[in-house]
Amino acid sequence: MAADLKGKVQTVLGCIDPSQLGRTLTHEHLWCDTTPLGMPTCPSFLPNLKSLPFNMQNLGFIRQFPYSYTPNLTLHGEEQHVIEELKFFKQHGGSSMVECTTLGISNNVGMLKTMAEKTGVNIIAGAGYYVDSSLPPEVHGATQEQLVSTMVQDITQGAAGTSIRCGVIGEIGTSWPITATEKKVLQATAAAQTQLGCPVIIHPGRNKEAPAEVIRILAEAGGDISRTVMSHLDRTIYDKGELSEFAKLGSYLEWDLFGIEVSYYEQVTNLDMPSDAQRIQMIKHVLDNGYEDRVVIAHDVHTKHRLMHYGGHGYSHILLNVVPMMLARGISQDQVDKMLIHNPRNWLTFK
Ligand SMILES: CC(=O)NCCS(=O)(=O)O
Repeated sequence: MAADLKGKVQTVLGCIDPSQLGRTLTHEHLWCDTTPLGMPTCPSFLPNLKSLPFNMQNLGFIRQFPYSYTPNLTLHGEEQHVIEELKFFKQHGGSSMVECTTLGISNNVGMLKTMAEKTGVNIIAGAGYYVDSSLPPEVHGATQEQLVSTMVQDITQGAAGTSIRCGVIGEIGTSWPITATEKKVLQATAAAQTQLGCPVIIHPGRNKEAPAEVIRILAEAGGDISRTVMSHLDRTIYDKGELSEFAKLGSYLEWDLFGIEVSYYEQVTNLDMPSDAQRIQMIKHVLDNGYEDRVVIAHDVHTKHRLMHYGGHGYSHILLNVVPMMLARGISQDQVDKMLIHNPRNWLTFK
């Protein structure tokens, strides 16, 4: 356990008392390049989508096929817009964000530090590794001990040769089926978590069996499941009974694709991307079943078209639009505060 971190939350500007977190989005990206999520072919009626300008005329196509449009897949160069949107988030009652960009989708803690300094938003950076197909050969060839050592260093000394420290491990990327490298990374994550008492966040593969299989691997390796967030449940578990079964395993349950309102899901075209209304129904189900201390929420902005500058909902959509929808659908203010303040705070505090 890292004695100097115990009882604190570690942001890119240093440690803070957990009470300073305020309203916290637990899964966002401010600086990333998600080219690994790109789809190799455009739909046949749009042969030139990859070379179209990003303008109003094309926004409908880009929203429908966000991963076919290569320029959409990077937030690099968007820092001024992101900074404006972080200020807007703060003006509307937001306070903190977990920035989950890990190795494989171009993380940059220096940029996160600049953004935190310019906006006053607490940014908690993620250490670790994204999905197998995005990783460089060194990670495939590394031993588990080497991966543990890098993640521990990122949290205790500083990441990428800087003195800027991460405050969470993840998002740790997994595919379906889970690959050998991803299993090694999960086992290393559990070992690093045991040493540090730190929070962990997981990106599961796109299959309803994936979240439970990840939890099994982490638990077998000694990980603390009660301090682990399972992301992207929106597009992973669709059945309320199966969700109740998964909730019993004890992780935090995260719906983090709020703001995506296109049901066509380019990554897996026979799965429907739910609407915000459907996300809220699933959340209400787990709240009604006694899991109000386990739910966290976010937007997982990772493409240009979801920034306000490009006609998207931005990082403030939950505060501005989703919370009122929740209250109108029987979720209490106390439960909203748990999802946005108390649960993120408990998760992010080092033990
Ligand atoms: C950055 C990232 O991996 N987001 C999740 C996208 S997905 O379509 O829900 O897998």
